[in-house]
Amino acid sequence: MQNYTGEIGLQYHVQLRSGDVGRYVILPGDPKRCAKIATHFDDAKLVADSREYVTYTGYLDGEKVSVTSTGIGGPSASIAMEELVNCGADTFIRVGTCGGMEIDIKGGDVVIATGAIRMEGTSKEYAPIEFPAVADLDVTNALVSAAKELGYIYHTGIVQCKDAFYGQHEAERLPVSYELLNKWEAWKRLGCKASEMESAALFIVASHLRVRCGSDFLVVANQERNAAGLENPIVHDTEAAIKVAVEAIRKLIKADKEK
Ligand SMILES: O=P(O)(O)O[C@H]1O[C@H](CO)[C@@H](O)[C@H]1O
Ligand SMILES: O=c1cc[nH]c(=O)[nH]1
Repeated sequence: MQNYTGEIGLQYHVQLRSGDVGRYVILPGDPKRCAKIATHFDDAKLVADSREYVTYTGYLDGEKVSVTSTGIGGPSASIAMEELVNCGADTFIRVGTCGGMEIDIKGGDVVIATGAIRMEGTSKEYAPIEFPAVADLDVTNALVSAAKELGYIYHTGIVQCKDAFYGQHEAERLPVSYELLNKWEAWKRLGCKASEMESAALFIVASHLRVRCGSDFLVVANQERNAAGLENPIVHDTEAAIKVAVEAIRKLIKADKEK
């Protein structure tokens, strides 16, 4: 493609070059989560701040690692992954927030995605809908092992991804409520754990680019518990999900060194 930046190697949206990031990158949606995640790195420095893409680079166990925010939704997340891969990254963990769907999942729990429902638009521009959005097995195993070791309540399974946040939370108000509500019911019957917005696009782009990607999330609350009249705590502190991702990166660094 024509280089919009005028500088060979400078990535247009994230404003990063090769060498600015490590091969391991944590991907939160919210740019404000980056500084918080970077406090877990040694010698972290802000290396770029462009649009929704904020990047810090530092070290974990002597290995260069980075955090880059993706913004909300598949379009901006896919751009972040494409441009980070151009800078040399090959292993990604999305650390997000989600809404619980299965009734026993509560605000404050951690969810680790094994795969994602592709009810969003971006992944459809990469792969036919028959192709599954699946998390990388090594990254997922590292996340599960980290969550277990850290003693958090965690759940593994399929997450649902969509483009309209309010299609999840206020489906009955939307003109296509008949479709949104019926599909939501199907996802629940199929044992879907939680709803969020970026993993499907990230997993599909990762498959295409032959890089590794997994996801873990803080459950903010569970609308199904609300509907059932059950206690429904609301939690905004993402620290547990961040610690799980950071510990998983350490495990991947160790395993990769031993290969
Ligand atoms: O907290 P983040 O990582 O942004 O993730 C979730 O929160 C946003 C919606 O509130 C969407 O991006 C969704 O995937
Ligand atoms: O309910 C929620 C919470 C976070 N992100 C979502 O997409 N949905």
